[in-house]
Amino acid sequence: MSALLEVVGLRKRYKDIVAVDGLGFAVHEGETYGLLGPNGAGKTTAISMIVGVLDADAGEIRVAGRAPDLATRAMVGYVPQQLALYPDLTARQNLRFFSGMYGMRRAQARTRIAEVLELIGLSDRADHAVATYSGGMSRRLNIGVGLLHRPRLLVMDEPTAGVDPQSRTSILDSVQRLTGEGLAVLYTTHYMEEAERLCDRVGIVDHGRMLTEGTPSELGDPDLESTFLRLTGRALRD
Ligand SMILES: Nc1ncnc2c1ncn2[C@@H]1O[C@H](COP(=O)(O)OP(=O)(O)OP(=O)(O)O)[C@@H](O)[C@H]1O
Repeated sequence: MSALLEVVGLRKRYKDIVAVDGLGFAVHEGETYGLLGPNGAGKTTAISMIVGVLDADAGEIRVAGRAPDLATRAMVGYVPQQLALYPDLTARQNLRFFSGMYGMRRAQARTRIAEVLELIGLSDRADHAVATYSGGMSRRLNIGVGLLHRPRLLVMDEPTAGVDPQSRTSILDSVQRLTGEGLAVLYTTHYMEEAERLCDRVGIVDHGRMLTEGTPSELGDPDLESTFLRLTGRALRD
């Protein structure tokens, strides 16, 4: 299995706070990797550097074995914690707008938009304004935007925070379907049972460092939550 994402010795400091302090891990093709850590552990900062919206102070990021450039950018889909959608537009119009940003041709975009709408379970509401959507539906569309250009790595920052159970199941099911097709997924969550169900491997981070990593069952003695508490001294949801 080849590593689609490799992170080595990543560092970022905000004035006197070292947010990410020598973080390293890898995510392979078809693998779901969960970055777990208490609030302020440095997960969002690390993700921001990986997707290229923040410059690292030090360290290496490799996507499909290459240093980040325009070609590797196109391999990465990013689903930010905050919704990044136009509420007055419909789901289809939002996707059409972002397909233009990705430089997709119109005919190709039309087909892909229909596929993505199906994948996120919004085909039947595609032509309704996003302002009329539930929180869970908006989250699903946010993920759809990240998937539009067929990335090989999807990076999601708390994609299921505060969503209804139906949308949550739908999000988790679509992630599983996509990793089955080879997509690599890096994500953060505050839901331990979700990490246990979804992740092939998890990394527990605190103070910007990797404390341990392994499969949920390797780290689950007696369960993942206990390991997390023992290492960080805090609950995942505080
Ligand atoms: N723009 C910023 N300026 C200064 N400090 C920041 C900034 N962004 C984050 N920090 C600090 O860096 C540290 C890591 O924050 P980060 O948001 O990466 O953590 P996190 O693990 O994503 O937390 P959460 O689970 O709450 O999202 C925290 O101490 C935070 O206060």
